[in-house]
Amino acid sequence: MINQVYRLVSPRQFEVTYNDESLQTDYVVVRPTHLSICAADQRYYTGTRGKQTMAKKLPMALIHEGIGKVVYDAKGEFKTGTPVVMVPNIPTEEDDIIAENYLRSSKFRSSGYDGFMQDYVFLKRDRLVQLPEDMSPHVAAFIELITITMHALVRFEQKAHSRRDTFGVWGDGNLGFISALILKKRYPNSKIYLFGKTKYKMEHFSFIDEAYNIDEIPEDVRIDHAFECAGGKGSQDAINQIIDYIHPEGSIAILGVSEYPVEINTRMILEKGLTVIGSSRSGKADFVNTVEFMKEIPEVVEYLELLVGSVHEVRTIQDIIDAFEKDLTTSWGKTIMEWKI
Ligand SMILES: NC(=O)C1=CN([C@@H]2O[C@H](COP(=O)(O)OP(=O)(O)OC[C@H]3O[C@@H](n4cnc5c(N)ncnc54)[C@H](OP(=O)(O)O)[C@@H]3O)[C@@H](O)[C@H]2O)C=CC1
Ligand SMILES: O=C(CO)[C@H](O)[C@H](O)COP(=O)(O)O
Ligand SMILES: [Zn+2]
Repeated sequence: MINQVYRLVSPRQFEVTYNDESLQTDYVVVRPTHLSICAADQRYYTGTRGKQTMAKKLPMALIHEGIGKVVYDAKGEFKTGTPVVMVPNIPTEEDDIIAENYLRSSKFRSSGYDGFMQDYVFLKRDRLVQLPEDMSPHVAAFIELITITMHALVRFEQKAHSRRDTFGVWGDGNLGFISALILKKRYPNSKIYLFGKTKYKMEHFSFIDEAYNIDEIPEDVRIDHAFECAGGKGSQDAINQIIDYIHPEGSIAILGVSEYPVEINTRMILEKGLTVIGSSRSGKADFVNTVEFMKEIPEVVEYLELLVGSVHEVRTIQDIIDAFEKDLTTSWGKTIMEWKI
């Protein structure tokens, strides 16, 4: 069958391509319904990845956060109409030690491999997780971003020491909100401190114990462990501030993606005996755990509704451009595309 794929060909320019796909039994065909824009997609859309990377990765369909409905499963395991979240990581081998999202052989949608901006997405049957019928589709659209925190927490549990009195989250945006929320639910007896830049954004974090403006942190504040969710230019300051305020032997989970290498205070990492945990992307197990977590604690989904920034019906390529442009000018929340193209 012929499938239409909406590819970014150069900054701010999309083109339709027509792919001939065969209906194989190990693949399930999904019609995307709700897609959500990630900061990584914006770096391609605006061309901020630099000429070399753009030349290497484009043309490519963007978007790796999304849900849809099954339209065809030759094996009949998924009924037509089943709501599912799509897993963007595509492993090509298995490893006993290294997780699927760290294997250099894995492909990742919307990072050099076509993402979900297609009429139909052809997924290996293990790349889908069924969703409850009643879950808000606008929240479910960004489950992939929630799996990022869930995955980072698995790594944190494996690598950090066991004192969990205080956590610090740097970043008052999407990932910071999700991380602070999940930390509070996972460790209800711990104090969760937010370190951010903008008062009105920080006001959304009603569930935390304390919010600090990064320019006005009291000298005596200390944390056991930190999650850096700032990314970009802000990640350097955030990581160095964490190093200053963290107790010795604490762990720093770095989640924010930066375009350029950042300078960090390695002397104090050594002196304090800190553990730095890099965390990127997620795998199938993280999606399963995240969907279960959201089903078990419906209050989490209610809080996450606050992150739905703007919703766009997409019927044309111009609608896609409008959604990406609107996302660039929106300072709070996720941009969701209702995929009706
Ligand atoms: N590891 C992974 O697998 C993933 C990583 N990411 C990355 O995470 C990062 C955050 O994504 P997202 O939350 O969507 O982006 P947002 O822009 O929504 O959030 C980042 C927030 O951090 C704030 N900030 C900037 N500098 C600092 C600082 N020094 N201290 C505290 N806060 C600061 C920003 O404020 P302001 O805008 O005012 O500068 C902004 O509010 C991005 O780099 C993204 O690419 C995303 C998904 C997965
Ligand atoms: O957003 C992400 C996962 O959700 C990752 O940050 C993203 O995949 C990084 O990819 P790239 O190297 O293409 O920026
Ligand atoms: Zn992402």
